[in-house]
Amino acid sequence: MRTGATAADLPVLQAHDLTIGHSVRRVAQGLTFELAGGEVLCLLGANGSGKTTLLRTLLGLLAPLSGQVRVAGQDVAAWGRAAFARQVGYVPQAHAGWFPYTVLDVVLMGRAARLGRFATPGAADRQRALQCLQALGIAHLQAHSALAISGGERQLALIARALAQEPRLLVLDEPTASLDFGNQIRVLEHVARLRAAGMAVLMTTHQPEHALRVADRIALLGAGRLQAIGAPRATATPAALARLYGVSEQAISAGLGTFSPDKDTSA
Ligand SMILES: Nc1ncnc2c1ncn2[C@@H]1O[C@H](COP(=O)(O)OP(=O)(O)OP(=O)(O)O)[C@@H](O)[C@H]1O
Repeated sequence: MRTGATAADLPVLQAHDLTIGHSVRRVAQGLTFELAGGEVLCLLGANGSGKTTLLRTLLGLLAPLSGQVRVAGQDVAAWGRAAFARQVGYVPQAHAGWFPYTVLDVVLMGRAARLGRFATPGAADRQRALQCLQALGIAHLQAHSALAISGGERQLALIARALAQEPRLLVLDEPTASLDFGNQIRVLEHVARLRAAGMAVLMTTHQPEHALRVADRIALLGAGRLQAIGAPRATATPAALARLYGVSEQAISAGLGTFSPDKDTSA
C-alpha cells in the first residue's frame, strides 16, 4: 500500500500483468485492470475463453501462473478467510446444491463474515438476511428447503447470501443464466442499485445486451488476451463482438436488437 493511502482510497481490485490457467495450461495472459467502488465491470467472452478461470484467480481460489492480484491493496493470497469475506462476495455459476437448510439459513450463512468467531447470528442478522431475500423478491421462500427450490430461485438465494456479507466487491459468474426474463431484469436493476450504494461489481455474462445495460466498463476476453476494456458502447461494438464470438457483424446487430449501439441513440 502507498504511504499515507488508506484501503478506502485504493481500487477494490487490481490485476497486474496476470497470467491465468490450470496447472501449466495457460488460458490468458497480460491481464491488467482495476475496479473501484461504485463501478460495474462486465466481462464478455466466448465459451472457454477463461472468464471463470479469471474470476477464480481474482478470488484467490486459483493461483495465478504469474502476475499479481490485489484486493483493497493487499495480495489476494494474504487475506484471512473471514476478513476476505467482508471484502468480497462471490456467486459462482450454476451451484449444485446444499444440505437441507432453509433458504433463510443459507442467506444467514453470508452473515458469518460479519460475526465474531464463536458468535451465532442474532435478530439483526436475521433481519438483514430477510432484507436481502426481499430485495431479490424471494422472501416468500425463506422457510423452504434450499433443496426444494428451482435453479433460478437458488441463483437468487445465492445472490442474497453474497449480499448478506455486505462486501465491498461482488463477483457474479453469469448471474442471470438460469433466470426468467423478469428476474434477469430484477437482478440487473439490483446491480445498478448496488453500484449506486458504492459497491464494486464484477460480473460475467453471455448476454452483451445485459452488459450494455448495466456496465460502466466492459472487458472483452478472447484469444488469451484482454482484447479491449472501456466504455460499454465504444468497447462492445458489433465489430468487436463479431470478432469475439466468431460470427458476422450482421448477426450480432440482429441479436442485440433494440440494444444495438448503432440503433440506440440514448447514449
Ligand atoms: N479445472 C480445469 N482444469 C483444466 N482446464 C480447465 C479447468 N477448468 C476449465 N479449464 C479450461 O480452461 C479454459 C477456460 O475455461 P473457463 O471455464 O475459464 O472458461 P469460461 O470463459 O468461463 O467458459 P464458459 O463461458 O463456457 O463458462 C477452457 O479451455 C477450459 O477447458
